[in-house]
Amino acid sequence: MSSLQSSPLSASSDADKRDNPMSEIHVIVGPMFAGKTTALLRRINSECSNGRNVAMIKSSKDTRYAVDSVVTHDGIKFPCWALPNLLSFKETLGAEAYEKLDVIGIDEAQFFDDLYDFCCNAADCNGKTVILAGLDGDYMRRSFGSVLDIIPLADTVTKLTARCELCRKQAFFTLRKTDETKTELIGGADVYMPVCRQHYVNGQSVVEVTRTVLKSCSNVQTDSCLEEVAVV
Ligand SMILES: Nc1ncnc2c1ncn2[C@@H]1O[C@H](COP(=O)(O)OP(=O)(O)O)[C@@H](O)[C@H]1O
Ligand SMILES: Cc1cn([C@H]2C[C@H](O)[C@@H](COP(=O)(O)O)O2)c(=O)[nH]c1=O
Repeated sequence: MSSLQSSPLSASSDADKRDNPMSEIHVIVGPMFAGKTTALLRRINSECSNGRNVAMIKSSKDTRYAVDSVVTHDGIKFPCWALPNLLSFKETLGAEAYEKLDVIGIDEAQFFDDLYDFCCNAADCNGKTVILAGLDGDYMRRSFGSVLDIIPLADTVTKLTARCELCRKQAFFTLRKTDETKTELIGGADVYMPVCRQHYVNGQSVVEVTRTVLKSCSNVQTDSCLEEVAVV
């Protein structure tokens, strides 16, 4: 399946595209399950319908639902390039195919360290429209990757919300349900849930208390093991 959605290709060069008023950057953010990928696919499909030549990229770190497709939590799919970084995209696609592209979609943008340089180059120098979706914040509500750095470059920024899993109000944040503390942890509803402010604060304290209790239990276990070892 090709990730380059073909449509009649224009013969325009990079120089023409630099002056192209269609060169834009659009950013879609929000917590998990907010519909970011759904919104991205809707916009990309609409660009395809308008005869524009599009390609979709996602991070190769996240292959939960498929290796070569962007997939929403509802199972809607779109073929993509799964890449470890963005600057390899032009080389992977080939210079000629890259030149013919009008629109580049990026999902899971928080996982790309080279997001800023890629977006600048694609929009400012190569005349592309870039539409990206990603988490603005991680499970601790810290800025995630370079997504927020793109805001000063962007034409539009859309912040979506999910439904709080505990009260069905608007959810702005993503709560991690496990005691894992590394920032990047691939997962879905098994590990994360979208929550409102009140349930984020309550939930986060529950997770922190659980973490402390588990830690002290494991210390007690280790101590008693050590005692046993000492006794033996
Ligand atoms: N708590 C929730 N709030 C909103 N949507 C949810 C929730 N749980 C599951 N979903 C489903 O997730 C879909 C959005 O999926 P997706 O576009 O992949 O989101 P995102 O990319 O933001 O994680 C919704 O259309 C809905 O069917
Ligand atoms: C909050 C948070 C999320 N992640 C991971 C979990 C998923 O694999 C993706 C987000 O997917 P979605 O399309 O937005 O549902 O990011 C993470 O690694 N660290 C976090 O703190």
